[in-house]
Amino acid sequence: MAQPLIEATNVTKSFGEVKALNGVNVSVPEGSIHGLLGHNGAGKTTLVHILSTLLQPTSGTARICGFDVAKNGQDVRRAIGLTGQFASVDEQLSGRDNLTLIARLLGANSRQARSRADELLELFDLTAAATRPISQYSGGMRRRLDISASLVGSPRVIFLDEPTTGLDPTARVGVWEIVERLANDGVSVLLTTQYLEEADRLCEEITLLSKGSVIARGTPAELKADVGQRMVTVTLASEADIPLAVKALEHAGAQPNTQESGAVISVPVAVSSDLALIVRALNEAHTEIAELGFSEPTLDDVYLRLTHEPGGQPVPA
Ligand SMILES: Nc1ncnc2c1ncn2[C@@H]1O[C@H](COP(=O)(O)OP(=O)(O)OP(=O)(O)O)[C@@H](O)[C@H]1O
Repeated sequence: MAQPLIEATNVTKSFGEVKALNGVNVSVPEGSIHGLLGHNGAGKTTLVHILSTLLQPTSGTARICGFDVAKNGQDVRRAIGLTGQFASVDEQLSGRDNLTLIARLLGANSRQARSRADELLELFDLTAAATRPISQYSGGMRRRLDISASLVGSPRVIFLDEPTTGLDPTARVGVWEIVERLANDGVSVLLTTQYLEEADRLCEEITLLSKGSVIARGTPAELKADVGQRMVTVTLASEADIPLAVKALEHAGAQPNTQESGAVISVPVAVSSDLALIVRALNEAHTEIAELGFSEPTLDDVYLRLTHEPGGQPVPA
């Protein structure tokens, strides 16, 4: 199997008494988008700082494109791009000047730097705003500039920190398309995000961190299948039929839940064919269905359950 471009093996990090990371493993292949999820303080920033050589791990190893972050810092820094709270651009400078400056800092001469800046401005649809100070950019433009700034050195690995926070839905989709394009071009992306919809849409694999430990890992579909619950929601035509319907459903082997008032019954189901069983049981009990809904588990269910229940156990390292 090809070597992963991002690899953390049993990484721990302590700040005095605080154990910010506790034996974390992460592996991201070439051209893959990996989501790092967790509450504030879970250890996401600490891990990204270690992977980008801004911090040394207390123990364990981390490699980027095969380079050890503790021993080959310069090679690692050449291979990566940082965005968001991990890096900054100058608000007073124009988009073009920011990108040119970064290219010069990375060793390009002024002609090469200007040409790389213009190429990225074009790619990210910012040419028209190239000479405006970025303090005047909209949120979506600013985020596109942030990402383009991290790509000046053509990195093979990029760390994206909450790339769509605060953006409107159109701008958010625009950023998602850019991230997908990067992965298609072979860039490995480590994405920290609070938006589970974003992780669901973009990430091939997700690592869920809690208090410095990995508590779940898998594809979005695997995580949802493990933890989430499919649910059928039935609204009856008459609230008076609720006791009859509940009895019929229980008799059919289902586990109906009702609310304090109203004509709604929700029934957890394992397979979609259970839907037919529910409808048949209600028909046979002569209760009239006004509305029928079927909901798949979401990543929110996974996240809430694993991060709020004491049962959220770290996965083996
Ligand atoms: N320099 C530091 N000194 C002491 N403690 C620190 C330091 N940096 C981080 N911590 C602690 O380590 C833990 C992990 O913090 P970290 O910033 O990595 O979490 P996070 O998941 O990135 O949170 P957020 O989503 O808020 O950025 C927290 O308890 C934090 O207080």
